[in-house]
Amino acid sequence: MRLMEEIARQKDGDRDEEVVSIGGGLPQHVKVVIVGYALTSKKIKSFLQPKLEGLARNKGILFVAIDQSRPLSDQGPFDIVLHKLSGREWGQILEDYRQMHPEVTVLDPPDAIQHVHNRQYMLQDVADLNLSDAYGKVGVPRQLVIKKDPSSIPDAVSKAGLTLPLVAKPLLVDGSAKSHQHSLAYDQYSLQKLEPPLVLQEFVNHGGVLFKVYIVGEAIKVVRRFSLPDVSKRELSKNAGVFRFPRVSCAAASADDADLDPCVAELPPRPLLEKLARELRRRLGLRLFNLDIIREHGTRDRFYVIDINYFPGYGKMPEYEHIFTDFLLSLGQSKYKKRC
Ligand SMILES: Nc1ncnc2c1ncn2[C@@H]1O[C@H](COP(=O)(O)OP(=O)(O)OP(=O)(O)O)[C@@H](O)[C@H]1O
Ligand SMILES: O=P(O)(O)O[C@H]1[C@H](OP(=O)(O)O)[C@@H](OP(=O)(O)O)[C@@H](O)[C@@H](O)[C@@H]1OP(=O)(O)O
Ligand SMILES: [Mg+2]
Ligand SMILES: [Mg+2]
Repeated sequence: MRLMEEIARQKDGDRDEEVVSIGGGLPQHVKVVIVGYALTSKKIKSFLQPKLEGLARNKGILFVAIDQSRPLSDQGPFDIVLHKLSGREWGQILEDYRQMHPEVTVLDPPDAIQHVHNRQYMLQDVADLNLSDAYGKVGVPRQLVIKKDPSSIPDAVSKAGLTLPLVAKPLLVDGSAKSHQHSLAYDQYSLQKLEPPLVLQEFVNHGGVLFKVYIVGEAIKVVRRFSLPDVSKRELSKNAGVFRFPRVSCAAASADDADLDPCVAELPPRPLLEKLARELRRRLGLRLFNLDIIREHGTRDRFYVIDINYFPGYGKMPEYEHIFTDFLLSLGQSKYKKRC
């Protein structure tokens, strides 16, 4: 169905309503914000849940699927384009569309997304920021990039002076399961078994809990997740080898209700996270992302960012439907203001 027909159909759906829709149609007398989306079927299922679409409709936001087999400019008109698809070709289509349609907000710009899809650069802005204030200090673990030749790893690790154990992560994040397959290495010689390109990152003990900070425009939401347990000096001296580990922190079950050591479970100070989020939003040029942050075990205020993800699993973020719809509306309004 053509977009304008779809809007008319949805508006007709609630003839009895003045402003707020009950019957599933769009509210009358309200400017409709049209959000075109290009997402994987997995993402559509986890993100575009009925509770989001329902609330959005009530607020005058309509989600419309982008048809990838047709030119983007022939579709819409859109106010906002929401996307998470991999591939150079798609990035170019979006870039061309952004040039031709500066009036449309593309969330987010392909170049900025590309930057966080490479673990060599992903955390660079956090390191440059060097955030340190009365609430704490935020850094990144020391890391080394190995592009090829696994036999050179032991030497490279000692030259760089990295401390074991190390987390080995595939260099590129491309949405595949493989790009999330990490290993923990107890000795540097076993690292020769791994397949570059990869990043070797110092493992930081953090009491087995990490904090996921979800960012949606100016809003932030923090949740606890289970993570890898600490590695003691004794354990390190007794073990050798590299061990693959699953996506521990991705589990649907959150650590928010678990019976945890309060020193480990205490959320990072809000003002520190606000400052970090504000700075990263600006430096990365992204509005939709999350970051994984850990507290060094035994400290109160020493934090490390270990991962940044573009358009993460917002479906798991509490109250995401309210936060997201408010954000989409705020974009529509600021655009309206600019035009006046
Ligand atoms: N430097 C580190 N020190 C301690 N633990 C780490 C470190 N890096 C990663 N981890 C652990 O490994 C997990 C996976 O690492 P990371 O978050 O970088 O991978 P990812 O595949 O990008 O994850 P996501 O599913 O969040 O995208 C983390 O959630 C954390 O439990
Ligand atoms: O699938 P989930 O809901 O877990 O979302 C995960 C998301 O997968 P999806 O984009 O395919 O949904 C991942 O994206 P890719 O790196 O693989 O592109 C990454 O952003 C994870 O960090 C997200 O987990 P979260 O950080 O929110 O726990
Ligand atoms: Mg992570
Ligand atoms: Mg990640």
